[in-house]
Amino acid sequence: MTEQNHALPDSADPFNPAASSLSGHVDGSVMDELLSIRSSIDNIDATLVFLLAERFKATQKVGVLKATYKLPAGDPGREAAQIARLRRLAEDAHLDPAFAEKFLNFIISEVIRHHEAIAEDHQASTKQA
Ligand SMILES: O=C(O)C(=O)C[C@]1(C(=O)O)C=C[C@@H](O)C=C1
Repeated sequence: MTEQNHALPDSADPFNPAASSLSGHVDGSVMDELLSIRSSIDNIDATLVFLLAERFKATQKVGVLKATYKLPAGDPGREAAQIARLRRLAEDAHLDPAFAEKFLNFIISEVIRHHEAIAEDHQASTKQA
């Protein structure tokens, strides 16, 4: 079996870090500086994707546990604690705490959607058995 390295770009969809609508419209040295900063942005974006993938792997396990023991998908008490903590961390990191809260809520709402789908599948399969 051939192992795919997901950290490498898919050859059918190569990423061009120099892709820009500004090419030819700005001074070469400005473009060089922009591309240099963008290379950090690209590394950060890749890291975010890997981190989110790991987080969703963990929440998938929570979803199975909750479905197995018929626990509710959402846990508002846990969410309130997470949001308060992330807001504090954001302030310390000079990130807008309102943005941090919105971002976490966005992720959690997706997690809850996954939990509900897992619970439905689980119910359907236990009814069949
Ligand atoms: O920890 C849980 O119980 C989860 O289901 C995970 C999670 C999260 O994504 O962090 C998602 C939904 C809950 O409302 C709280 C937290």
